[in-house]
Parts: sequence; C-alpha cells; structure tokens
Amino acid sequence: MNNLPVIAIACCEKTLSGYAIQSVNQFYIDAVSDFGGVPLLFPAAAKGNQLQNLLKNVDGILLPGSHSNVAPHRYGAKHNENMIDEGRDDLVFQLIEQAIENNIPTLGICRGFQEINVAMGGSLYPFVHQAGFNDHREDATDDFAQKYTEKHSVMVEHGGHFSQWLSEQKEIPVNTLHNQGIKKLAPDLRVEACATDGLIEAVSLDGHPYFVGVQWHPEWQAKHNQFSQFLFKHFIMASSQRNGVRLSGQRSDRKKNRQLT
Ligand SMILES: N[C@@H](CCC(=O)NCCCC(=O)O)C(=O)O
Repeated sequence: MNNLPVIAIACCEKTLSGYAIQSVNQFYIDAVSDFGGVPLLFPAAAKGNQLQNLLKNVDGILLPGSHSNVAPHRYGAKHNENMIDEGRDDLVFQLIEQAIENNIPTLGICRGFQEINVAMGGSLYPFVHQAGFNDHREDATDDFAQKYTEKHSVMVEHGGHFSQWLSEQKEIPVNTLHNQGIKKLAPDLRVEACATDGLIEAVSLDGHPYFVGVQWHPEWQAKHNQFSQFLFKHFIMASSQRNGVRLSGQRSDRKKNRQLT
C-alpha cells in the first residue's frame, strides 16, 4: 500500500508580537489533510542544498495565498510595494524551478498563482481594479462566509485540464480575495479559465503531471465545492503517484546498498 503523499506547503515570513515567525493559514493545511495528503510546512529560510534535501521527501507542493505581494523587482515593475515578503519569494521561486525540473505536482493558489506566473517570466497588475478590470478585492468583513462567498464566474477555456474534468460545464462560480492579477502571461503557461472581465484566473503547464494555479480560493470549504474537489483530488492523485515512484526508488537504493556491504 502506498504511503500518504507528503505535500510541502510554502510558509510566509511574518512578525507576531515582535517575533519573526513562519506561517501558513490553517485552511490550506486542512484541505491537504482532507484530501489525503500529509502537510509539511516549508520554512521560508530553506535554501540551496537544504531545499534539495527536503524535496527528496516530498510528493507535491502547495503555494498558498497571502496578503503579501510578490516583490515588484521580480517582474521589472517600479511601483512601491508595502506588503513585501522576500523570504517567501526566495523560497517559492526555488520551489517552482524544482517543481518544473523534477515534475513535482504543484498547486498555486492566489499569491501562489501569481508567483507561478512571475517565476516563469510573466508580470502582474498591482491593482487590477485600476487597470480596467472589475474590483476583485476581498470584502473587509470578519464574517468569513461573506468574505469567501462566490462573487463571480470564470469561463473555462477549451483544451486544458479543466475542460476535461468538467466535460460540458463552461463556467465555474468562484470567490475573490485579491488586488493583483496576471498582466503578461508567462510564455509556457496555458490559460485554463478567465473571469468575465477578461482577467486570467487559472493556468497550467502542458506536459507536467500536475502544475496548476488558480487566482481564487478553492481551499475554503473544499470538501463541499464540486470544482475544488476536482482540483485537490487530481493534485493528491498526482502526488500519490510520485510517492509510489519515490518510495520504490528509495527501497531499491537501500537494497543495492545492502548488497554492496
Ligand atoms: N496578495 C495578493 C494575493 C491575495 C491573497 O492570496 N489573498 C488571500 C489572503 C488570505 C490567505 O489565503 O491567507 C493579492 O492581493 O493579489
């Protein structure tokens, strides 16, 4: 029997009561567990060999949302950005490179979606509602049911994963909690869905086992949302397949080492 797939979740670097902390919103941890993965929080400080060694024990990567924004210099922009988290940027840009190079199943959500586009050569609008699009910002309320309620639809593009998963369904109702959005699409990314105002809201990478980014938040009550179930089930399935290959490779290495001693 395969072990449960280990899913690396990228942390944000924040400050709490004067202490520097690594943090992940619990909704992401719960969604990974609910769909059969083992969440493993990856600290934003992990670099180089540390990261390579950690990734040897990983079957999937989740790039979660965050109120911070990708540093403008990462995509040649000059505007002032107050919500910076360069430790997270450093971590996820390495993770994205490794995920593409080594076919590690990856799901990017909101900021994670934007990081994928920037890491692969695209750019972002700092405020989409100032660039001719609708206002996609989150509601300023402590009522999370209101904050995460569905606010618009995205239109499914033909030829990608989403159109295969959904067969005839052409629209997906989604929530919206973001200021920023894709301006220039990275060259190798496929558009999977767009908002009704034309903003790109979901992408994937052809030829990869699972490399998907979405601008909305499928982790919110994921078990009760049809499309969120597609997203997470396929993500965990691809990660489980990697888990099987990874562990069988490690077993044969141990056997070879025993034969050499
Ligand atoms: N900062 C980016 C992305 C917004 C985002 O990820 N919001 C979710 C915050 C709550 C959470 O998931 O932790 C933007 O504003 O576009």
